[in-house]
Amino acid sequence: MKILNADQIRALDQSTIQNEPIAPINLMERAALAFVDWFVDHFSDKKTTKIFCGLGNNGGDGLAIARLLLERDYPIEIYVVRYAPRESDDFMHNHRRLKLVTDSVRYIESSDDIPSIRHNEVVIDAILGSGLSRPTEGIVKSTIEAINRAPAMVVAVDIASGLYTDQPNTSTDVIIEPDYTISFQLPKLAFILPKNGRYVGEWQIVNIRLHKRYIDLAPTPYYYTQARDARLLLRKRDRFSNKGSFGHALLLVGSYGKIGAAVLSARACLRSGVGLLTVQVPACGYAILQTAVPEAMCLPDTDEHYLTGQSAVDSLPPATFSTLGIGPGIGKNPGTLTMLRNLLPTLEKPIVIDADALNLLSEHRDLLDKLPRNSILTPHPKEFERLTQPWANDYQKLDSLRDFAKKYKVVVVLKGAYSAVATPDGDIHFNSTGNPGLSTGGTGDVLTGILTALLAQGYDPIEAAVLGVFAHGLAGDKAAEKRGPVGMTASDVIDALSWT
Ligand SMILES: NC(=O)C1=CN([C@@H]2O[C@H](COP(=O)(O)OP(=O)(O)OC[C@H]3O[C@@H](n4cnc5c(N)ncnc54)[C@H](OP(=O)(O)O)[C@@H]3O)[C@@H](O)[C@H]2O)[C@@H](O)CC1
Ligand SMILES: Nc1ncnc2c1ncn2[C@@H]1O[C@H](COP(=O)(O)OP(=O)(O)O)[C@@H](O)[C@H]1O
Ligand SMILES: [K+]
Repeated sequence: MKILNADQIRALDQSTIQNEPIAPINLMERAALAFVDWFVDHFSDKKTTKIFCGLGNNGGDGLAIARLLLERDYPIEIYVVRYAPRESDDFMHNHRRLKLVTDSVRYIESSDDIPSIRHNEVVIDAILGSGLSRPTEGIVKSTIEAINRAPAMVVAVDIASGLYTDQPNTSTDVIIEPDYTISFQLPKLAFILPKNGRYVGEWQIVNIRLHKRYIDLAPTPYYYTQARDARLLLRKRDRFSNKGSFGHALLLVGSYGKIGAAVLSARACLRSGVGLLTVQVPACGYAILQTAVPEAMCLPDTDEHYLTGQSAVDSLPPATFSTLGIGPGIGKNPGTLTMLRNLLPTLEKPIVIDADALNLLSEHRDLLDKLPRNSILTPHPKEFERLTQPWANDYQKLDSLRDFAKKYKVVVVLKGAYSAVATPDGDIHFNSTGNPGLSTGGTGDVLTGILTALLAQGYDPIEAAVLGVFAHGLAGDKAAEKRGPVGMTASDVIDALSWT
């Protein structure tokens, strides 16, 4: 699914009006109906609902929502925040329609007009939408502050008032802090950026049948991966396949005290369809790995505690494997750095690089130029900051992510809620699955195993990253269903992996 910017959303609106064709007021009615359908489902107990409307089309939506909820016998109070002398045409149209069914529209022109809001009430925020062009001030700001102070549930129409759709807010901006945001047709970039969490709440998209062809043709670097996108990437297995058909992966993982990372990545790799798996661990990990992961072959390193790349038994040269995954639990021992230095120039196929392998790259930046093209790097934000530089806001972070992927011709998975997969072409795919239960040690090692398995099976690196991150988050969601986000562990995520 695409993510479009505010200008494109406006153009999409116009394109729908012209091409369907549909009158603007009817499109607004459709949006209001879609909102109301969601609202009556979630707030069926018909609590007193205060609707705050601005003077643009978001306010117009609010007035239409008010009328539709009155028709459904909701106890509604309507407030129009009069911050400017002019209203939009569709606001005025809906204002006239509303006046036919109720006299009780109230106007907020000064702080004295702002009503008190009680805890057992619901607030609908329709003050400002995607047309926000400057920080809120004056009576708009005071109304938002009053709503944020109130103990009631708050539902934002399309986007919280005061939050920009596709550009950074400043720390002093006053913005609605909703419990829910119900948005039209497509997600907005603002919804998936960490700093905006409190200005979005739980969000959901409702379909209002905007012009599909415009969406299909609209250029954008931003995508949102949903189940149907991931399903298209998943390959079927040939009836006559054998284990040689699905690649032979090598994982270079673990150090003394962190052999668990090796076990987790190996188990996840096997649960993600790899044909054969060899795991190279420091000698201290040999018995552990052979016991915990009997399906994998194990190469003990000559070093007892760290990986040096010297195997204690006969082994294939790394370049002969379908792919490699390197990093989980390896530490930053000088011998491990030498291994990485010797290894990278010998490789031609994309590999997966995680954890301390990434930290070694940031400390020895010459190695970045030696990365096999289209390799997948999986930093969490701190690791990515070490590879680049601190960012002033989430939008700068995305620019930095895109620049890095382009410059080094790699795929970068910036992990976190809505993990972002940046491609060497400059696109960014945000993931829709996953939950805070994944914020626990070892889940990153699981992801490395998954991605290594997908590369070994011959998936294109961008597809492997998008699909692997989706499957990892989905397994996290299934683990959370069973154990709750608090009780789940990285091992539960592996157990919940499924590829159907
Ligand atoms: N797109 C779609 O597909 C559909 C969209 N729909 C709905 O339309 C909404 C977008 O409507 P919209 O363009 O009228 O924007 P909205 O935010 O209501 O008002 C803009 C006005 O506010 C003003 N203004 C700006 N910032 C301000 C501030 N800080 N403080 C005070 N004023 C400020 C701004 O002034 P200006 O920038 O022109 O000076 C302008 O006059 C969208 O969110 C959705 O709800 C659906 O109905 C149908 C399908
Ligand atoms: N709040 C969250 N929502 C969704 N996914 C999350 C959340 N927190 C963490 N994750 C996921 O969990 C994994 C954590 O990886 P990482 O930070 O490398 O952990 P570790 O090194 O302990 O294994 C990443 O895939 C990340 O996207
Ligand atoms: K709003």
